[in-house]
Amino acid sequence: MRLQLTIPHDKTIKKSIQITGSKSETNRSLLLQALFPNLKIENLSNSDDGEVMQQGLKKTSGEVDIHHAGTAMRFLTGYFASQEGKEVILTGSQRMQERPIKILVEALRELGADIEYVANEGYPPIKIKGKKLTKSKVSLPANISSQYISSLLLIAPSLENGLELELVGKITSVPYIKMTLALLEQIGVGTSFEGNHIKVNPKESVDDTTLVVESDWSSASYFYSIAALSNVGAEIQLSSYKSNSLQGDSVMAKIYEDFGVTTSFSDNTITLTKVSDDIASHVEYDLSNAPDTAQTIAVTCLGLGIGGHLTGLHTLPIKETDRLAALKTELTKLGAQVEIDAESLTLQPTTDIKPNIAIDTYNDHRMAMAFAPLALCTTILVNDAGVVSKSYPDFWEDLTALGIGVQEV
Ligand SMILES: O=C(O)C1=C[C@@H](OP(=O)(O)O)[C@@H](O)[C@H](O)C1
Ligand SMILES: C=C(OP(=O)(O)O)C(=O)O
Repeated sequence: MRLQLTIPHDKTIKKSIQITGSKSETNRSLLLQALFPNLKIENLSNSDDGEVMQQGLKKTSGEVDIHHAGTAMRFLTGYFASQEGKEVILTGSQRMQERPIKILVEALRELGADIEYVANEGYPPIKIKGKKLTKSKVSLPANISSQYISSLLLIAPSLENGLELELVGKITSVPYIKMTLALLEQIGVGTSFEGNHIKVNPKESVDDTTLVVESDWSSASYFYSIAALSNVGAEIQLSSYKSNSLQGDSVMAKIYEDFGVTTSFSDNTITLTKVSDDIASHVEYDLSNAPDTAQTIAVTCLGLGIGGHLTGLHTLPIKETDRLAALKTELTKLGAQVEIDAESLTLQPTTDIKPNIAIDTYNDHRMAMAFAPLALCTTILVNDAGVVSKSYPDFWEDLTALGIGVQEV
């Protein structure tokens, strides 16, 4: 499906949107619920990634295909490895078979797991024969993906002696590790995280608890971008959010102040208001704690005609696509001057955005959603627009509700 997006008649957008639950919190909560069935969950994500996680957790044998979902791949690896009597082949999309999993597999094997590679060493698909894991200490590199660490932490309370992790190297995507620990704490599991050591206590059962998933801040990021590119006075309300979020991407509220957008919290709603056009001509951010916002911010900079230097992007090449390369290609098509290296992206200020450019999305939901706000500046096309369902199936409907023209062409 190719969509053409056109400028809204009124660029002083005023609208309220209900956003689905965080996919990160959803997939953690679902795994915890599989371990402790008396847990209840509210505001689950309606994303494909949440759906494949729910389906995967129901399996006890055969093939489990998690498509493009990194969290499901990593979290289910730990889960099935620790489930005595279950035996599955865990696989995913072509791209998932190129996303590394060796660090997690090796850590689990050290704990006693039985996991074999079906095709290529270090990559899915993997054959997992569930076992009782008896060891309780392991060290693993922490600079490639925090999902390996979260996977181990999520099963930790179910291990007879809990788990102690030693994290080696610079820890990346730290807020996601803290989110995992916070959810464990919410269900009464004792945890500690000091320096490069994490400890999780064992827990046989938990009290009846309802985990209320906050809506997705990565999804909110696109509305921050839209607000930034709107006229002063634009106001977008999003729900259901918490002022004490577990999601690192809630840093959007702070970052977008630099782009003239303020955020106010009231009950469970945030109001994004475009208050000023008086913004810096160049911005710099280290996004190692919020890697999923990099595409959004880069495109906002292009739309505002300002320069940007984004660092901490070393994990982007192993996500749904090589996001650094994809960003460079697509921003360049729009007329931008972009340089990338292994962990950063530099964008020169550009005032002329080429109209009617078709953005390729590379099976990456965030490529589609990050470029969409440029519809506030010019007509733009998005190829394979259905990719958004990975995290935000209602994205195009919600964009239409804002008054942006969304038409299949
Ligand atoms: O744990 C999680 O829910 C996630 C962790 C991050 O991945 P990395 O730790 O691989 O950077 C993030 O990019 C992903 O969208 C979700
Ligand atoms: C990186 C992402 O997802 P995952 O790693 O869970 O596939 C994302 O949603 O941006």
